[in-house]
Amino acid sequence: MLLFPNAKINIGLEITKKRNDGYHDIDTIFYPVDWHDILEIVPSESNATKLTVTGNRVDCPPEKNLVTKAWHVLNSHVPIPTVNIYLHKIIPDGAGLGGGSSDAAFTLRGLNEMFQLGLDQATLAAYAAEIGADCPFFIYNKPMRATGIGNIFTPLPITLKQYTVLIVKPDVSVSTKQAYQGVTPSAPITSLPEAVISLPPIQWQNTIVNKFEESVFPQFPEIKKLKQEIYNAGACYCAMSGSGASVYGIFHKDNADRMSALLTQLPKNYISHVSVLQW
Ligand SMILES: C[C@](O)(CO)[C@H](O)COP(=O)(O)OP(=O)(O)OC[C@H]1O[C@@H](n2ccc(N)nc2=O)[C@H](O)[C@@H]1O
Ligand SMILES: Nc1ncnc2c1ncn2[C@@H]1O[C@H](COP(=O)(O)OP(=O)(O)OP(=O)(O)O)[C@@H](O)[C@H]1O
Repeated sequence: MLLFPNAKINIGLEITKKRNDGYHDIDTIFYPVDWHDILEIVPSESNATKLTVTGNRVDCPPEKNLVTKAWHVLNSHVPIPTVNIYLHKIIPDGAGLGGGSSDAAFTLRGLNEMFQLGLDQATLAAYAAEIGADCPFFIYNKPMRATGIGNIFTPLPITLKQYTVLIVKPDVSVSTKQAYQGVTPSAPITSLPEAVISLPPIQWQNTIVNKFEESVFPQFPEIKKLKQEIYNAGACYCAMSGSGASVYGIFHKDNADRMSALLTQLPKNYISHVSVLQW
């Protein structure tokens, strides 16, 4: 079975409360983008007891890979056969794009289908929440407002199909945990879903904010500089995604040539991707 776990960007990210469990309540919009990893799941030939995970590049050992965790979480609820997993990483990690979380969520979806478990999305999302805060979104994988730790969803009737999204990851990685530790939670000034639904991206700049920027930018000025460069290249709206380090810019399709000019000026060790949106 071949699957293509996609990335996400966060449109707005409010951090509203520090919870007793050490996590934070957030208010954000998850938006799927077409930057994909490649994930293959193959049933083990024999009744092998060992799950195998191989692939091109993950900076952690197979047993710590989130796809391994996904198999174990599912198996703890519904005993399933072992499989061989091949993961080809394309989505940069430490980027705020949910790459590892998406791989894990797609592993749950693939195993559910492969072994005809008949688990519904709500059940898979509950299992995904045991893997990480960003995982449940990828079970639904459509534009969603998320609150709680990022696992309480409300579908959002917005489309950005008439835009192109440029995503750039500078050559730095941001620790999600440290980024949260650097933020003072606060109540949002405006309603994020209302602003996103009622205003076009060109009017989002001072209204729709990623609160991580105020704690991450001072530590990583290259991310702040990149955001300004993407605005200078004509983006309607630009922000860091998640806890960083990637920055995305939403461009009218008629501004694509200015975006291309920017791409030629970026440092060679920056990773960029132009995403045509499905929603
Ligand atoms: C920043 C976002 O990417 C926005 O979508 C997510 O909130 C983070 O999701 P994630 O990377 O899957 O996070 P996890 O791997 O579950 O958690 C990593 C660490 O981030 C912190 N964390 C994460 C999510 C959350 N709502 N509050 C937190 O305080 C916790 O210290 C946690 O130990
Ligand atoms: N399948 C995977 N893909 C990428 N990283 C993985 C994977 N499994 C485990 N990891 C580990 O998790 C770390 C975080 O990965 P990644 O940043 O992709 O997670 P994420 O929470 O899904 O995304 P982000 O926090 O960037 O939004 C990586 O640095 C790596 O050590």
